Amino acid sequence: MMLVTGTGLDGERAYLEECRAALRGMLDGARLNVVVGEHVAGDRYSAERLGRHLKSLAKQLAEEPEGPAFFGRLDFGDGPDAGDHRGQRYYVGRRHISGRTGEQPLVLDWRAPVSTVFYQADTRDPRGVTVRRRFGWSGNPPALTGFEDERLGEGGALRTASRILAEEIERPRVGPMRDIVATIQPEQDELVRAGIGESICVQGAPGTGKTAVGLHRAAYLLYTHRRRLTGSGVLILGPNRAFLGYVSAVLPALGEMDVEQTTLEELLAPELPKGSDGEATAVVKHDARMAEVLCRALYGRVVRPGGPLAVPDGAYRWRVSEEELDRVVSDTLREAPPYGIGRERVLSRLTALLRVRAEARGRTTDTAWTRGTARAVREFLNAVWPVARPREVVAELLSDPAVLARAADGILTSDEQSALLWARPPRSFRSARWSAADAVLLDEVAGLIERPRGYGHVIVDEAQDLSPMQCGAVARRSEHGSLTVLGDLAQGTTPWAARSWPEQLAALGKPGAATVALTTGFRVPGAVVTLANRLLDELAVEVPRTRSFRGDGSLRFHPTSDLAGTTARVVREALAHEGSVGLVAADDALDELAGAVRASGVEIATLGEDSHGARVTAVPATLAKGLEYDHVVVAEPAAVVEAEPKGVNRLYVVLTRAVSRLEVVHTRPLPPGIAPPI
Ligand SMILES: Nc1ncnc2c1ncn2[C@@H]1O[C@H](COP(=O)(O)OP(=O)(O)OP(=O)(O)O)[C@@H](O)[C@H]1O
Repeated sequence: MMLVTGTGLDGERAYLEECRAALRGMLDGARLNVVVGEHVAGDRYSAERLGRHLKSLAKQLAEEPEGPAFFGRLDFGDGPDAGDHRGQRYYVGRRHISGRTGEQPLVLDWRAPVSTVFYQADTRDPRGVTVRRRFGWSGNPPALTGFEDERLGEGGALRTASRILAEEIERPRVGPMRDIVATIQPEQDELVRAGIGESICVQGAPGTGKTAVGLHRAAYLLYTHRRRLTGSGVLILGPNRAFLGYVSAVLPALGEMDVEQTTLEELLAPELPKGSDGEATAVVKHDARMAEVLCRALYGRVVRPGGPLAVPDGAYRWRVSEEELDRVVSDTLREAPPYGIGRERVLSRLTALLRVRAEARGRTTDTAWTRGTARAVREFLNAVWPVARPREVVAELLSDPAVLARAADGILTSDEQSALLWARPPRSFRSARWSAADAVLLDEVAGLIERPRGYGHVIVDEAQDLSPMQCGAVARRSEHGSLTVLGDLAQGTTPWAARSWPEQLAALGKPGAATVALTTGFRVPGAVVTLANRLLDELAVEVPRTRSFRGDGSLRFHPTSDLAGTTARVVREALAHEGSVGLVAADDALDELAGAVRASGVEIATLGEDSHGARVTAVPATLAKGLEYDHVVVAEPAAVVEAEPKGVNRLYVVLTRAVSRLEVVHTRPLPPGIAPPI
């Protein structure tokens, strides 16, 4: 192959023009396909699907010609280690850009197999690459402003020395989370490209890129296994709406629209009437033993037949004796199928038994016979193996002490049983108000009756916070697929937070999954990482320490007697810097502090889906997980610690949201672990 000319900036800009022209050509083609697609699809459903796909492709392409068409270039040498790529030059970008017919692509998708070399090659293992080039872009619309070469074949610069890389990682945060395709690190790339059959667990301190890895893994899997995953689907579960609002633009920016991103609570119970539980009750409902209690409650509905079955047929009656009925039911129970399938199995077994009996006596088993028999057998079934509705089963369990005692005998203590019982049971299960924990119980019962829809791949973020029962709900949805589990044991804030990954993985149905640790922090500056690592000593969890990739950033403490006044001043001063500002405080103290900031003339948004454009956001400590702001002001850390049993873990989360600067305002003594060293 002839090498593309122009290796200086002018040459690269000329190449960029060529890419943009090709993209415009792809856009024209996509638009034409939209028109043609509307006429070629076989039926309305596929016409709609195809149309949606083509339109979104056309839309993406239309937005892209002015964007950065590529971020990297690989020049392979002539040596044997270059393999099939000997003498080749490839540009790597966010999307594939086709060359002219018969020629190689102008830009390779970052997910293409050879692109991994862009992320993995280094001076110790150049993988046949002589020069890796990184391109610098700036402005809006982005302009190609420069590049940087690493001469890997000659033992040149190490990757951490890249200025373009450092600038990209240290760039101030504005708006929602961005993709990291230009700067994925080798250890992250390995996780992103793990095979579709592999379930993996990523333990990583704050800001090590777990969420980023999960999102890019979804994009990678969809690219590599598009056909398989379009059918089965990819699901991403995050901790709350604010978090999803922050991260949900990454996949669409990478061209992936068909990923379901939601919280477990919304997935399980999108339209349940809302109730709430005290902590003691929630702790029992989330306990692993509840699975057994619910299983007993459900199968406790199956009863022994109370007599023979007799199906009238004209002057005759077809009979199945009580013993035979008993055998059919107990054999089926022993096979342990889902409850609903068990019911169908008993139905078909009894019908078959009656048919054999009738045919042996010369009766033709026609439609009328089948209909009459099925009616009688169903009646019998309704008494012996009744239809079960999850809400009915759970409501009965939580309302009736006798039913609960039968199901929980030997499993839950009497105190635990009392904690479960509703103080004022509803008249009917239809009028019950269900809590988030109840939604998990309902899902467990629904899963025992009929397996839910599974996904090809499920990505669970902040997985350390899932209870055993929630893990079960995830496991049901990934039984035949694979899982990416992302989390940090040190950031566990729920009463049931995991203390070990092997245990959590077993509860998630993937006991053999490998756990990999990420230890380089890309968000939090060095000074804040040092502080966070000190706090880690107070948490008594076994997790590896992090080091920060970032040399910049600052940490300041503001002791004061006027919390609101000093907080307002510190927030106002933060606006002198570029980037977003987050004011984080204990939930019940936040309104007053935000009011003081507002009164000082600074606009401050409340955290929500539309707060991403705001410069300053008020963030309740309990919703800070997964979020990040350039400048974080934490008001009164002692109150954050006191607000909940896992308050120290919460403080660890809160202090690690800062990208560039962290300011701690306090009137009270600082909690142990974060007092500045004397
Ligand atoms: N290779 C990288 N290049 C550039 N930025 C990166 C890279 N890896 C991570 N980041 C950035 O660092 C920040 C932290 O990443 P992310 O939120 O994925 O970390 P996390 O491990 O999920 O953190 P937390 O546990 O606090 O939720 C994000 O802004 C992300 O874009």
